[in-house]
Amino acid sequence: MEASITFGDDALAARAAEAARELAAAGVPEALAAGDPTLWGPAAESQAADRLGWLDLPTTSRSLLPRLAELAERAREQEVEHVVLAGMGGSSLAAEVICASADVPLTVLDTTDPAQVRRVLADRPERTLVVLASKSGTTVETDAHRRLYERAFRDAGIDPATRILVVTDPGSPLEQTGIESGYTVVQADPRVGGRYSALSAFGLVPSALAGADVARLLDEAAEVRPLLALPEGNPGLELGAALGAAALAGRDKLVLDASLSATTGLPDWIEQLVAESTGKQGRGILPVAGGEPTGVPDEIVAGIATDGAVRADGPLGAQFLVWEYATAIAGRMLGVDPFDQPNVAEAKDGTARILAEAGEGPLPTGAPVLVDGPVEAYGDLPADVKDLSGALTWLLSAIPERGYLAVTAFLDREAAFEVPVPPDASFEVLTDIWAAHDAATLQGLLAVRTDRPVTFGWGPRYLHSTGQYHKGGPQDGVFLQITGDVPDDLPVPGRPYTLGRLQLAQALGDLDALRGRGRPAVRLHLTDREAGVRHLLAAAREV
Ligand SMILES: O=P(O)(O)OC[C@H]1O[C@H](O)[C@H](O)[C@@H](O)[C@@H]1O
Repeated sequence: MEASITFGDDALAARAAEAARELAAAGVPEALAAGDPTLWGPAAESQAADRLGWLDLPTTSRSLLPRLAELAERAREQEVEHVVLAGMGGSSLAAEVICASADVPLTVLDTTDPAQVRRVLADRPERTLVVLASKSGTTVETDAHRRLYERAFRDAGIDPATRILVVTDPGSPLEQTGIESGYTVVQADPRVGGRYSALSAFGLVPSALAGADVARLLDEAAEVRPLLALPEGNPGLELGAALGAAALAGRDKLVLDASLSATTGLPDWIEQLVAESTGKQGRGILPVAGGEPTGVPDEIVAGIATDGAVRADGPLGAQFLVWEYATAIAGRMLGVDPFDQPNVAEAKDGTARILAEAGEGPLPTGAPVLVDGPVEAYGDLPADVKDLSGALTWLLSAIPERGYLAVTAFLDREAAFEVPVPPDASFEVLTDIWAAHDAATLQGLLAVRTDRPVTFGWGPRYLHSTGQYHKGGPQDGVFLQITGDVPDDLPVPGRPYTLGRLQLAQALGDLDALRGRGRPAVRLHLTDREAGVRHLLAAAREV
């Protein structure tokens, strides 16, 4: 299957063709394919000089293959049947897509939810291999997961050194810890940024261990690579020109539709790539994953092997490279540096400050402005809002003309699947039960009540993805955050906080950053999580 870009929207096709011609006339495709760091202006140049290694990964990552075969063989000898990948954002999203698309099991640990983490820790420790993946080696969630797994292995009588593998940049603090602890360390290419690292050790190591055919991915990417230098017949240029030209013409909401594609989960990976790369300096493209198009004038639909205003075909390895190249092109057109994430730190700093200031005391949640059954609301709701349904209606009405509603949930994303089900339930019945207990159902329920885009993200995962756009992109978002009581918390070994406390501090830290920017933001806290989700979904259904 060849990588190709086609258009289902004549106006967009014409704009994209014109933009692609201009870029080609300026020599951009050849320059980008050759790794020219000057393409994003002088301010971005020094950073870009160190961030273009992804263009060569289809070739350079080949040298990893013998090592991966060795590691996979060792895992087989150890009878590993449960591969856990602890990593945030760019350090786990690609492997998640690769493994889901290859239909091989991989457990991604990118949450601070105590119940969800506890469930993973208890799952077959004697058959588990953990990949700790962090480019910086300083990410707080991954540090907590490392500490928790070290203890869990020791408690199960297993030497952590036999079961923990580290993927990180050379010289990172995690590399140091890994060496001191006797863990296997795979060094990643330091010239590749997190969200461009799909075809680097970050995407390939966990995927190969889980059983995916990663050599094929590299072949698929290598096949499209020569096209990326061409002025015509260059899918990366065509897609990038389409994304950039659409955004410059005001069509800057990008609905990602992969519903008919053989790849599973690619929209979540594209979401991080596009949101973090473009959402800054008050500009950017808002990716909408998991949502339906609403037909508003500022939206375009990108279909992955599915019709849309723009459609991207091609195997997964090629899709990774084409979307990365396209995002770099769109970044140039929008006048932003596609390789930094200047506002992600705002939430992280807020979290650290909240934890430090609270000491051992309660976190500064404030008092609820209303309580409706198992749901408390915190934030600046107008005085005439009396119940949950009213709060949701007010949030929807607060979305500006070109704005969006972002729902973020700091909850256990697997909780719905833990609900008891009748033993003879059909798949339809099961999906109904799951949907009725899943906070993510809120996205669709609220989307039918507005023509503006509604996004959904699990916290803290989204902080490493769309969180950049929320704070750095156009300031027209409205935020609904959901948190929940933690009945059974999990202390983080060697740290003064529990996982539940870290989770709540992460939610509050991001809320502070959003409020500091004057965005409408309401936090709904579920005092009983299961009943709270059902109550919330019921309120969302009330029109
Ligand atoms: O790989 P790490 O250094 O742990 O970083 C993981 C993620 O965290 C940060 O928040 C960045 O915004 C992301 O781009 C990155 O992918």
